[in-house]
Amino acid sequence: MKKSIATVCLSGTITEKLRAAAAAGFDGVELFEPDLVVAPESPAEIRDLAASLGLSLDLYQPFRDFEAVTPPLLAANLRRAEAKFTLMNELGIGTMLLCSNVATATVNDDEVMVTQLRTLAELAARFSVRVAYEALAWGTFVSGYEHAWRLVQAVDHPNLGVCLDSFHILSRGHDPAGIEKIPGEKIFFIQLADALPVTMDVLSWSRHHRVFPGEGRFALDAFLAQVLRTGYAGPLSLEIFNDVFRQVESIRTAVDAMRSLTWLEDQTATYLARGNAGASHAPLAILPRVADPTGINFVEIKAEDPREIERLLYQLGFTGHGPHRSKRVRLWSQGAARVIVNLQQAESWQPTVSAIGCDVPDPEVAVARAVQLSAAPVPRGNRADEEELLAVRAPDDTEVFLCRATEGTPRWMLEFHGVAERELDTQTPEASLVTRIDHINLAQPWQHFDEAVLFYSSTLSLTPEDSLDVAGPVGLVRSQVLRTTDGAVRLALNVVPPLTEQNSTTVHAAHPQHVAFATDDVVAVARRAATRGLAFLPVPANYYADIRARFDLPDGVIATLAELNLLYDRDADGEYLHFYTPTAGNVFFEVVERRALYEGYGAPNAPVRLAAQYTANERRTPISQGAPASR
Ligand SMILES: O=C(O)c1ccc(O)c(O)c1
Ligand SMILES: [Mg+2]
Repeated sequence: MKKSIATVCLSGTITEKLRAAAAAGFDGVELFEPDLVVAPESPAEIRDLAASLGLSLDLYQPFRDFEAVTPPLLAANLRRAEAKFTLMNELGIGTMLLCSNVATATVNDDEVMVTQLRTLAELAARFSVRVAYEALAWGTFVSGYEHAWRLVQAVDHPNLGVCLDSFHILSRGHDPAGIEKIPGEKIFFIQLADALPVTMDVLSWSRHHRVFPGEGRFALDAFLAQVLRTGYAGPLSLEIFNDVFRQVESIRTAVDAMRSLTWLEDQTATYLARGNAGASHAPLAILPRVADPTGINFVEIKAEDPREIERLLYQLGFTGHGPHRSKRVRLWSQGAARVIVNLQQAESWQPTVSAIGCDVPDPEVAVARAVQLSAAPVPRGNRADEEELLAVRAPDDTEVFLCRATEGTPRWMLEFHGVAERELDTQTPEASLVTRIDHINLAQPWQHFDEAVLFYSSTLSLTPEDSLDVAGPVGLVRSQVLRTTDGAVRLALNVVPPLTEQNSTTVHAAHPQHVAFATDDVVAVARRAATRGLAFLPVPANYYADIRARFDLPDGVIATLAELNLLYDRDADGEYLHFYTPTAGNVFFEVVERRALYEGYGAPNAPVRLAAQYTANERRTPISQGAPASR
């Protein structure tokens, strides 16, 4: 279907907004009046620029506070409307959005409103424009779409219809099922917005905290399915009032926006195919079908000086393998946990998680799907005798590889000298106390967090869990887990408070990423690490006193936890024991043991970690020299 975006979603001037919308692939825009009023360009110039960019101007908005007024006010409002209709003719815009009155409505009488709206529709007809009436959730007398539709129905004029905005309908908990009673041709416009559940007045929620579809929790597939059942064939348009998007580079937001609509069309097609809302003939973009990823194939850490990282890997029991045949990369593995240390083009790189590999049944299809979701493919120069690995770039610059899921040893490992299939399949039990990568935690710049959630959840088919805030010494850290249902792939995204001007641009330096390895015996991994000289992230005695108070654990268990700097959590499903390494550059490691059906991440312990890291950072000593033993 035709895709549009309201100019209010984007930062910059009207010309920058139009260029960004066109570059991201939109077909049209809703022209937000304030963007026009402040522009030096004439209406004709804006019309011509849009046309030259291949954009239609689909809606002029908003026209406010028209109906339910006294006669003198009505006369003034009609004069205002006439000026705007004249302007719309100059711009070549055929539809105007009219918001339900929130400010000047004093006559709470549907009959009066019907008469006044009919007068407006008759005026609009003289200018060959249409008026789309939208119930704002905080409208004085009209705040629900069913009420707006009753008025439009009573006016019964071809130039008056409704505008349905998912935010106003779903934020109030109104049932979108009633939409199917509206004939498609009387729905003049559809605005789509998502939001996270928050407790605040609906006006502030709407004006500051809308997000693109897929970045919140509204059931937009069900909403859009109802709309399409009516036969609506106009544009699907995004109208997102969001404080952050107003600050971010417009092209970036426009790409995020396009991804959200592509995702929503596909979700809605799936919803309709499940038979949830009857058949629809609307041409929805359908993405290639992919199964959930089945595991984390590898994580890559880029480092100019890999010594600290490699020492940590050795201390955790990883085996270092010989160099790669043709690339300056090294491989460390233990069980099915594989870490590639990449020295290529790593000049001035502090150790940083630069890539993650996910196992998928069909990499070609998964990449095609990601590219359709506006992801940029990562160009790769592979030798003919090397496994071709496909990747796309995430908003945080992480390269996401989509690897062919195989039983046992991935073929690419054989490109490392000294790695023989036989050797990998018969690792000693001692060497594989760590079994796999449990989760990867990536710090996100605050201004790209929603974008990252949509990117990872849509391209990798991961499901977002509820986010939570963790208190650290320099502010709250918002943490959001995205995962497969079976937990084979778990990504945690952290949005971190900007510390200083410098840290807000190089967020990783202040807020490291981490890779958590799974084991069935965290005590054994910790003891081995201790004998290999690991300097555990220290956990204070106060913590263990608190653990003793909260959990009825035997003294011996608490003594072991304290001895090895282990953290502990327990819920109704099971237990979680874990420890952390110091940070090397931007990366640290965690080792976790999940007992029974524990599904969390030790959230109650996160403040302990943040505080310990803060203190360690302050006391940070220079990198000690001396290469790690590799075997
Ligand atoms: O917040 C507002 O005023 C406003 C204006 C126009 C809209 O379409 C809308 O949904 C909200
Ligand atoms: Mg709206």
